Amino acid sequence: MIAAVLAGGRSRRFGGDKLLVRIDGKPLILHTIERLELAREIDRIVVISSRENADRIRAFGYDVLVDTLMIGPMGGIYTALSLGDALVVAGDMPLLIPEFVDFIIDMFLEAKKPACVPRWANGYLEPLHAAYSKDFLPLLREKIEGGDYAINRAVRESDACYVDIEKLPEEWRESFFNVNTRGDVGKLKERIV
Ligand SMILES: Nc1nc2c(ncn2[C@@H]2O[C@H](COP(=O)(O)OP(=O)(O)OP(=O)(O)O)[C@@H](O)[C@H]2O)c(=O)[nH]1
Ligand SMILES: [Mg+2]
Repeated sequence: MIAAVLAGGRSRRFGGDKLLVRIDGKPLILHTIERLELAREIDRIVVISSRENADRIRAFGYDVLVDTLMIGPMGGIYTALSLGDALVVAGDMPLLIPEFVDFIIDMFLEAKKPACVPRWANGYLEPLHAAYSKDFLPLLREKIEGGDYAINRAVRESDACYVDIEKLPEEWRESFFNVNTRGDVGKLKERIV
C-alpha cells in the first residue's frame, strides 16, 4: 500500500512552515515519515506537497507529488488517489504508531470500502489518518467541482467503514497528535525524549 503524507498546508496557526521546523535536529515531516517507514503494510511513501516545498522535500530523499489544487486536505487526498489506493496521513503527525497504521490498512483491505476512517465515540472523524480507495474518487471529484471541500462530509456521504478508536489500545491514540501551534512543539519534545 502507498502512504501519502499531506504537506501542502499553510501553517497559519503555527506561523512559518511547521513541517520544516527541526525537532531533535530533524524536520518535523521526517519524524512522521520515519514512523510510517516502520509500518509493514506500507511499501511506498509519497509526499503530497505544495509546489513551493516540492524541491526541499525531494532533497530529503523522498518522492513528491505536487498538489496543484491547494484547496485543503480534500485536494491532497484527491491528488494522492491518482497513484492508487492510499493510506493518507498529515505531515504534522510525528507520533504515528506503525501498528495502528497497519491495523487500518488491514481493515481497509478486508472491508473493500471506499474509505476506512477512525472515529471517536462522539462521532468526530480522523480523516487524515485513514485509508482511501480509488472508488472514493468520483465522490471527491463531484465535491470539488461543487466547491464543497469538507472532507468529513464527503466521508459521511460515502459508504465508508469506521474504526472505533475507543475500542482499540489506548496508547494508539498518540498517533493522532499533530503539531498546529508553537506550543505543540513543546508538548512533542516532552514526548519524544
Ligand atoms: N497537499 C495538501 N496538504 C494540505 C493542504 N492543506 C493542509 N494540508 C496538510 O494537511 C495536514 C493537516 O493540516 P493542518 O493541521 O490544518 O495544517 P495547515 O493547513 O498547514 O495549518 P493551519 O493553517 O494552521 O490550519 C498538514 O500536514 C498540512 O500540510 C492542501 O491543500 N494540500
Ligand atoms: Mg494539524
